[in-house]
Amino acid sequence: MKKVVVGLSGGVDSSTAAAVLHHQGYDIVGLTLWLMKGKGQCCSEGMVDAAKICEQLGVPHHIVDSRELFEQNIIDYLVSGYREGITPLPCSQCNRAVKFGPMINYAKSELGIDYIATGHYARIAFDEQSGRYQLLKAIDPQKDQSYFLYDLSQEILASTLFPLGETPKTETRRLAAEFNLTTAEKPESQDLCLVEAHGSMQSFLDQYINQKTGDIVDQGGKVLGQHQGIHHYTIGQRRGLGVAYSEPLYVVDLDPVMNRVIVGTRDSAADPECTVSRVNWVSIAPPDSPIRAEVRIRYRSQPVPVTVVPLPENRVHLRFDEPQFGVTPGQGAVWYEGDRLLGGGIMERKSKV
Ligand SMILES: Nc1ncnc2c1ncn2[C@@H]1O[C@H](COP(=O)(O)OP(=O)(O)OP(=O)(O)O)[C@@H](O)[C@H]1O
Repeated sequence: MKKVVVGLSGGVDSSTAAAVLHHQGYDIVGLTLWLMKGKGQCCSEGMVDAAKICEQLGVPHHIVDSRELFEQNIIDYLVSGYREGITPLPCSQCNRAVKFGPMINYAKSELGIDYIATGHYARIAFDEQSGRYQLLKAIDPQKDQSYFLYDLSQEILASTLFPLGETPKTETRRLAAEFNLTTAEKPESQDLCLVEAHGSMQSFLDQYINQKTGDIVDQGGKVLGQHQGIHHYTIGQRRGLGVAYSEPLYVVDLDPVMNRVIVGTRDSAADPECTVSRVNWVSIAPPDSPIRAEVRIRYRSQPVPVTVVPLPENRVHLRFDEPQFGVTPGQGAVWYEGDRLLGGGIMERKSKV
């Protein structure tokens, strides 16, 4: 009997992933990580729904209190990032440091099980020639979540199954109804788990960062307005600046030292290049010369052509074929060749004042 530990959030995707594996004859154990307090998944509500699914399937359910791990790896990372004027991407960090690694450790050491599965929409294949696990986009382009998985190591990919990678989302709903899962009608999570739990990113951050009024200035330093704290802004943001000007203005930089939000016109908000650090090469070994690829600089953005130039110390330089808007320090840049995710990392800050 093939054994696998399934990460259950209490949502429809992980419930269906568990039911599909169970139906295929796997011996499964449900595992829910308790990540935070608040409303929604990853909180007590998700644990209850996950327990109901395990009850329904007649399989064991484990809950691991991971609140401290989440606090150290995600809350602290977010709060210190926003304080410094960057917009951190918590999901890839959470996947690597809080979910996949610890779930595999728990499965192996506590349960003697070598594999985990999640309801992520992505695919894994092994390439005999290079001896590497390949991370591929999901079949359903609307649901593809590979962007958030770029930081998984080869060891993690070797121990992971994504049962929904070949399944369109509509089919997942149909399967959930067919298996009579109590989560079949559950609405999609619309946002970051932290945002769902706290209502908005702003109200979450306001618990940790004091509001501090400062100037909104143009790139020449001229004061155009006032803000209530730089952590309320994201580079590339256009709406909600509250500044009257002859043409649309964008946030082009955040200055934590002077507590200033720097705005500029559309031209100055586009970047022809950026540097990426903490790079993880996934489907290919780190190259020693530039490669061509298509890069995503946001989860939902269309991949655009780029030259990826390797640099020392796990960094790369990205040269976009066309200047890009919303090159946001702290967010992930993830590059692909067709369906294959080649690598990714975190975009660095570049001062524009
Ligand atoms: N707290 C958790 N404990 C265990 N596994 C989790 C947890 N949160 C998420 N996962 C796993 O990661 C996958 C992707 O999680 P994500 O938060 O992106 O939710 P999703 O795509 O809406 O999926 P779902 O419908 O299962 O919640 C889930 O399908 C699940 O397998």
